[in-house]
Amino acid sequence: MSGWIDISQFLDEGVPVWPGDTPFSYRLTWTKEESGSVNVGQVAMSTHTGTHIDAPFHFDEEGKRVGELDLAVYAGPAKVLDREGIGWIGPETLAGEEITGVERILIRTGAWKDRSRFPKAIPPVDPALAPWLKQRGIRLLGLDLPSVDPLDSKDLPAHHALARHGVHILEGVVLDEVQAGTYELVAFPLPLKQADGSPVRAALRPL
Ligand SMILES: Nc1ccccc1C(=O)C[C@H](N)C(=O)O
Ligand SMILES: [Zn+2]
Ligand SMILES: [Zn+2]
Repeated sequence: MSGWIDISQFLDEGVPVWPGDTPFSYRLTWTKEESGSVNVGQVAMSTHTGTHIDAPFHFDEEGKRVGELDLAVYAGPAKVLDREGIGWIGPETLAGEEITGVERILIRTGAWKDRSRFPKAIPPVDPALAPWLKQRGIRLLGLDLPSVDPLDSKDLPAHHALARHGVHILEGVVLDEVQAGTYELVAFPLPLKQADGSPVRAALRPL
């Protein structure tokens, strides 16, 4: 194969969405038969569907929108850590890990088992992780979960702490088949200029 490991959730009607949020849909506006030349589709979805990034505007009125984000954050060397079964993601649960020399880390918690449904609970990120990551030069945190905060959180302390420390958020990556190690990551957002988030096609290639 190409050497690239796709770590994206496929986007189709089966992709689970945040409770109450816009369901994913793809349909043809015109079939080839109707148009006489081509199939032309249309898509409706929440910006936080499947594998996606959060722009700071998602949780901060003054925060950057997708179109203002630095693309350099979303491509380059990344370390995948395997933390199957952890109850929360914090400095203690990442201790002992050598994460120098990369600006991106992806953590496999294995907590989202049935990917056809939205999870009921997830291991949250301890806001104290944000300065810990900043100190180590990390600019992107990716998780195999739909949020970095508890699902019922309204004040989103981890989202805010990460943003304050310059750590960008990638949610919903699929790491089921990925071994811990160092990879090249690509996870560019779509050029949705004003958006609060964007689906990404995320992929890893062993380094
Ligand atoms: N889609 C939503 C609808 C309503 C309330 C929250 C969300 C979220 O997506 C929050 C989640 N922490 C996220 O960044 O993806
Ligand atoms: Zn999101
Ligand atoms: Zn989020």
